[in-house]
Amino acid sequence: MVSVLPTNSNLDTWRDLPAVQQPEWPDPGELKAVVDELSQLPPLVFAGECDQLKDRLAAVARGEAFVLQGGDCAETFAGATASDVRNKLKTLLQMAVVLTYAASVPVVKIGRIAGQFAKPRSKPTETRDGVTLPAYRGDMVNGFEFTPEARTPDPRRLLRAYHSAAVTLNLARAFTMGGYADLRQVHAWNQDFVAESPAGQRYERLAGEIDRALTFMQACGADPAEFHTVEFYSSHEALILDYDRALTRTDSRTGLPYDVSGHFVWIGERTRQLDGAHVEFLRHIRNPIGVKLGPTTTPEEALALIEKLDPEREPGRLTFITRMGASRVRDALPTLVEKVTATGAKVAWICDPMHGNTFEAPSGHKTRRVTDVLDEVAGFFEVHRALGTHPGGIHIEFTGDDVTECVGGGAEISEADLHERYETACDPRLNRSQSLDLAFLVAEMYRQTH
Ligand SMILES: O=C[C@H](O)[C@H](O)COP(=O)(O)O
Ligand SMILES: C=C(OP(=O)(O)O)C(=O)O
Repeated sequence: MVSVLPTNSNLDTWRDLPAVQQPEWPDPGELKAVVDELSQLPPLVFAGECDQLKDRLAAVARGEAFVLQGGDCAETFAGATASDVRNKLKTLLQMAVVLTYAASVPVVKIGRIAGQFAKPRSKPTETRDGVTLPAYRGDMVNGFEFTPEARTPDPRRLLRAYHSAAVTLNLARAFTMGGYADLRQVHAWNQDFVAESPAGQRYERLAGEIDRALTFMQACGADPAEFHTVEFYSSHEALILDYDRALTRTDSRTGLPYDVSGHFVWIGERTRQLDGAHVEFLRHIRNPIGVKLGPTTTPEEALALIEKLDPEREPGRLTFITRMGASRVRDALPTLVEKVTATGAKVAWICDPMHGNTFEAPSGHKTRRVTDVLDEVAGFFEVHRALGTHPGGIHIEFTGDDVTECVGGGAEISEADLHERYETACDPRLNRSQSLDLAFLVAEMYRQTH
């Protein structure tokens, strides 16, 4: 069990440091009331589950497992429905099955889910037709609609984010533990539009092989529990510090603090300043944590991040999520990996092939080319193969729906098609068949390196 932490612990030292990307809440009194209420609410995850994930990530850092982390760019309150959550899980399960079967590697499944409600932005404001309003920062902060009312940060949204996360995680736990994720369902996950896509058809053949293998094993008397449920973890960017701090509790087993709003939390590329509030806050919680590293990261910064965030070199504690861009990964990543490895630090390396590859289409839609996404992953594998280090996983933005947000892939979505089903609240996501394409490719790359 976890209990509420005292307010004077070192969990509040971040308050004296610069915290970038925080909303300008109009009424500090209302923020305080919300934070007080959040501080009394039950945890969404248990500290023991976070420790279990840390063990799994330690296996990744040792080269024995692979992470599949993904979900929405920005979750919305409206998206906390059974069908949305089920479609995202289906995508994750299908990808995980492809990776586990085709690459023969244990896959650690982490959703960008049940907390991914806040976004860092390049600019604090947005201007349309001469009207300037605060930028949309995610449903946890303000509304997407371009009106002064919607765009004004509203702290009550922190509470809605907590409740939406609770509903979403409850559903995800039910789906993954209650029979839906049973390997016997491997065909059932491949229904609707995806079944017709080339990736869906390839998946169907693989599912047939899995089915035959399961029947054989059952006939031999083997039917392990692992075939019936799935270990699934939640994650989000720990961006709005008032939210993550309010949901930090003392673990009664150990007396140590955990951010119980998600199993894994990460620091973004825009908030990883060594002397900034985000690094300071995450340094004091005991969850497994990640840091995004973009192409301008120096080896000295990476080493200083390790020193601050993982001084004990605890296995599974720290994951570096690199997001270099397809054109930079082959020149920017090697020195980082080399220098970090030389210190003996055992971090897990994960590739985010989305955030370094965004561009604006002539129609004004933010988009990404599937070919760039695949190329960045290929570069990531090449670098690790050359250095003899472990390509530990991928971190992607996807949806279970048939959206048209990224160009290319099996269905060959063109820039002119983007408007058809462009539904993201922030950055463009892979749709389900594009995600499956990626899983097959990653499985092939993994096989070649192992
Ligand atoms: O998802 C990541 C960031 O929030 C996003 O890339 C920032 O986008 P912007 O440049 O439109 O603000
Ligand atoms: C903002 C994100 O990424 P990055 O910090 O790498 O830009 C994100 O993953 O949502």
